[in-house]
Amino acid sequence: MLEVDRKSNASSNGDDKKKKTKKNKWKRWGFITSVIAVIVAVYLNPWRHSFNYSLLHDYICSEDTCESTDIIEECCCDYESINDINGEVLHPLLQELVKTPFFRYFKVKLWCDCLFWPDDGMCRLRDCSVCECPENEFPESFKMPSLSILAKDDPVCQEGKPEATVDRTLDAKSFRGWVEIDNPWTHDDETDNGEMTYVNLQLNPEHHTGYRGPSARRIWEAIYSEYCPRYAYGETCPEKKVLYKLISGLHSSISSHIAADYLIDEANYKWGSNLQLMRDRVLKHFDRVENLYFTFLFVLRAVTKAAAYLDQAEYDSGNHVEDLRAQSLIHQLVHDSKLQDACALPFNEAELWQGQGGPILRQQIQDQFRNISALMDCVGCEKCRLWGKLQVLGLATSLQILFSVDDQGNPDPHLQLQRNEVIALINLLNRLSESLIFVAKTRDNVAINSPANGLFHRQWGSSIADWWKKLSESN
Ligand SMILES: Cc1cc2nc3c(=O)[nH]c(=O)nc-3n(C[C@H](O)[C@H](O)[C@H](O)COP(=O)(O)OP(=O)(O)OC[C@H]3O[C@@H](n4cnc5c(N)ncnc54)[C@H](O)[C@@H]3O)c2cc1C
Repeated sequence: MLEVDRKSNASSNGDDKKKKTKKNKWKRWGFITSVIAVIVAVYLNPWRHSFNYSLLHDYICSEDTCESTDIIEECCCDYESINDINGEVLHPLLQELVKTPFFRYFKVKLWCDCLFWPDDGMCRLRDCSVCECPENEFPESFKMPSLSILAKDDPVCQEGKPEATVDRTLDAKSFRGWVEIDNPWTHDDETDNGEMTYVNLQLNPEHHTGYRGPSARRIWEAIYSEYCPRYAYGETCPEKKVLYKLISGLHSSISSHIAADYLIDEANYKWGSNLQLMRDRVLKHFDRVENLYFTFLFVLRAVTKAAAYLDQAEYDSGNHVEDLRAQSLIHQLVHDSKLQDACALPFNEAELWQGQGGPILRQQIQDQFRNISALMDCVGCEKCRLWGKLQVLGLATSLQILFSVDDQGNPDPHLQLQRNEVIALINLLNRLSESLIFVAKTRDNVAINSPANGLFHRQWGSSIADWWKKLSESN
């Protein structure tokens, strides 16, 4: 019995030990799994970047650029500076500029000619359709044949230092009259005037049109699934991120304009802001807000890079006084000293296409962008199509300014822009600038229960810390 007892004691002692070891083992595993779960949760958490736009900062101004040149303050634009400079300088200037006759008439192929699927127009409101300009309304000078351009081998074109090409892509000598050339980043043939019509943008503001449902969804789905997929976390190729961020930023901007100018009461035709929509579609998602700022800085960089070219360009709409005003506003915009101080290099394009695969990657991304531009013909609401096309052409113009190359793959020192491209570029910058203003205005009103106010961060952060402390104590 004793023997048995001893045995049973021994065995129960052994069992206890085994149980303890087993328990410890489980505890250890539990601990390791929990640590992994925390890391995964932190890594996948879409709000892990705080609202101070650290991601944007990393992107716009990589450490390499800043450290090597030791000009961190000059080359980086932080979120607050962008808001300040936009509110004080850019937004007021752009609002004036887009009202001038030169910038308010846009040439566009409006009819729906979808390559991918037949139009299933889902537009419900009368505000969906575009009011085209009667023949006598748009400027005579816009109808005139384009001025001839100098041949590329003309001695005038050979001036300028080749080693300075990166930042002189569009120098003052580049402007030799407006030309009609096909933009390689878009699907439309911009030289085909037969299909084009003129639209007064001031009479056709971008706002809520009621366009939604399968037609609209299919376009965004096609864009994100086929032509600019969201890159995986950890993606190191910056070029692949650029396309997605540009489109997502544009999408945020479109959503902001819908929210800012919404038909709240259809029966009484009453318009106003839709804060719920703004919150759900834009403000709740940090990445979408960041991408909006990214797109704004990207386009701003294209405008500042083309400063000398834009300064030299002819703003001729036949209304001399208004044209002088347009010229002067452009001059103020591209040479504003506050802008230079706050944000000298909004985006550093020299960082891209550096690797061996650069040219192939560039071609690939250009093809993807062309497909996105072709999808604009499938937008089943005329006004949305007008603004979709204008803004995509504005992005294409920015891409053209920042990344155009000659036959040898070197930055193209003879790049010329079309009048319509410049109109699209400035109107796009104005639309993005308006979106930034609306984000800043609504952020505080609608962020109370959202992660954006930082409270969520603190609470989430402290609950993790508590949990972590408890776990460590139990071991
Ligand atoms: C080119 C184009 C122009 C348009 N212009 C107008 C217009 O001027 N006026 C108007 O009233 N309607 C316009 N629309 C329709 C509008 O964009 C929406 O599609 C519509 O209001 C329905 O919205 P939704 O809630 O289904 O989400 P959508 O905005 O259609 O978004 C679809 C999906 O895309 C993802 N998504 C949303 N935003 C982003 C982002 N910023 N970044 C990454 N992913 C995102 C989400 O998963 C979302 O579910 C336009 C549509 C297109 C394609």
